[in-house]
Amino acid sequence: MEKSLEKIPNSASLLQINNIHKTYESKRGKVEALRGIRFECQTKEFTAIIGQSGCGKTTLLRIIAGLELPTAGEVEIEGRKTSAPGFDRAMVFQEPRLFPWLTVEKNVSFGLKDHAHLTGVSVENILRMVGLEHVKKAYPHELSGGMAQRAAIARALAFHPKVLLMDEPFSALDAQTRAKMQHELLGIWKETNKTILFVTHDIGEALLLSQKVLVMTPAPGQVKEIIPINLPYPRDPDSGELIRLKKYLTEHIR
Ligand SMILES: Nc1ncnc2c1ncn2[C@@H]1O[C@H](COP(=O)(O)OP(=O)(O)OP(=O)(O)O)[C@@H](O)[C@H]1O
Repeated sequence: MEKSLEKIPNSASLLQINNIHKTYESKRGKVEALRGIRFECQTKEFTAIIGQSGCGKTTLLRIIAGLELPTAGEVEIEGRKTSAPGFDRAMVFQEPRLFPWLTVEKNVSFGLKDHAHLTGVSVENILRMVGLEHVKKAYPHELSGGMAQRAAIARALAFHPKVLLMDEPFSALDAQTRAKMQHELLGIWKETNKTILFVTHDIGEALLLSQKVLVMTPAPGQVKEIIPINLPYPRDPDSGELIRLKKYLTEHIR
């Protein structure tokens, strides 16, 4: 397997993670969550991040989103350092986090009114893309789990971010809905050309979706290995190559 840990940052890359460290100070004392994380993502690249529970995946995504500050290191987008949330990054969480008092349409367009160029046709297009046009007037409690998560994805896309950060977005869904959403996400990715960073516990999901899999070590999280997945889409989970990679990663993640 190819190791890319020492890869020299490429000026053409969209996202660069430069030697990120994170230590939390809590009543329990210091918790070192991340140690020296380095990697980069190219424009339109789909990267999956896997690792054991507690290895710092969510912390890493929150730092990239600007929701958390690193103890050391930097996040760069198109060569510019960033340490606060911005419209160039959008996050999708495990649970949809919709406003219960707003319709699907209003949830998706929430906060867009100061960005007139993004409203109107754009929201209609996004709702069509995620397959929610028919329920745009519905409220979150009227949606299935899959629909609610589609609405969360639509809301993330509404600001046209450069990077879509997804933290186990399908893990609360049943297996059938999850498989459907994985397929649909690939369609959305193809249509929008977003750069996607996708955290998952599920090695199979990482292999079906991503162009490279970043494997983290157990805590404190470090980059153990970055594995390119150079296979065409749609991928067959039962193909020999995917089964071989799954076996390798299952052994490797321990
Ligand atoms: N706000 C916080 N204060 C103190 N410690 C924290 C905080 N957030 C996370 N941690 C600790 O940092 C470490 C990494 O947590 P994190 O949630 O990033 O891991 P994870 O890989 O996403 O876990 P999981 O796969 O279980 O969701 C854990 O030891 C966790 O307890």
